[in-house]
Amino acid sequence: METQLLEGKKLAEKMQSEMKVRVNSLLEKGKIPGLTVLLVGEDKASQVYVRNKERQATKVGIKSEIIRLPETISEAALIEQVEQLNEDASVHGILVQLPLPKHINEQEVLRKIDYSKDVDGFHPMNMGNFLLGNASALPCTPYGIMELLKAYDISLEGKNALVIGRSNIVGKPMALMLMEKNATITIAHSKTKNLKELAQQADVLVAAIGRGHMITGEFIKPGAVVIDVGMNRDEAGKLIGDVDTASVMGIASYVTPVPGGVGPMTITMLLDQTIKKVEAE
Ligand SMILES: Nc1nc(=O)c2c([nH]1)NC[C@@H]1CN(c3ccc(C(=O)N[C@@H](CCC(=O)O)C(=O)O)cc3)C=[N+]21
Ligand SMILES: [Mg+2]
Repeated sequence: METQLLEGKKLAEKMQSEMKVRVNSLLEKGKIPGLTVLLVGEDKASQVYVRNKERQATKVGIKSEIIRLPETISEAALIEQVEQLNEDASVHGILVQLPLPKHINEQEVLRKIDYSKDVDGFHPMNMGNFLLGNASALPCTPYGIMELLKAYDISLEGKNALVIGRSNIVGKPMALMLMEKNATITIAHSKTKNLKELAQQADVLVAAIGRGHMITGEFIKPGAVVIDVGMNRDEAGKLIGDVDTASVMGIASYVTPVPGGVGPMTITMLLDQTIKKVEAE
């Protein structure tokens, strides 16, 4: 079987060029979408991600700002920053870059964001509404994956979908979105005993494990759609996914590359949700 790449980067570029048009029509009405990112500490990967977000936001016409805060900031002081942004009418989207330092309770900070400015979909109000089927903001990574599947006309109805990973930001919302499209979902995690067998039955496999190249061709049902959420570094510092892409070639029907697959879609959904906040005003 010939395996096709799901080219997230290309779709992201197309969607972002459509966003420029949307932002321009907002500008004509005197509205400038604003996105502010709070970045705590010096984590190298976070620095790169945040700079990427800012660059792409700026490219589509979103006014984007990064507030850099010291690793040692207290939870109370970080919450104070969040509350200031809640009050700032020029800020439509607030993103607190995760992970936060260990002494800070992430959930406590996220729940202090005005949920109407939560463009990550991580606020409990948005998570709850999403669970109930009327979301106003969605977690960007699974949302981007759904857009990618839609763009390639991949049907989910009646398919066996396996999500490996159960995080609040990827695994859990991913499973729910696949279920909404009438897939039969299974969620696997670090305590799952028969992972390979489950994987071999999956028509759609989403790998969000955090272990480089763990999913090889022998896990893959012939013709399966393979989505790689992994962002790992190999010994040489090169970005690699959870899926050993080369080894699933010829087995899967589709696979997302890393880089160039899920990552660019995540950022694009963040921009989309920021613009939507202003469009809805
Ligand atoms: N509040 C919050 N929201 C997030 O959405 C969030 C977060 N915290 N913390 C970290 C993760 C990670 N994340 C990525 C998004 C895009 C790429 C991306 O664009 N990756 C490129 C390659 C980048 C590279 O070369 O390093 C690609 O896959 O092609 C990566 C990682 C968002 N996250
Ligand atoms: Mg923490």
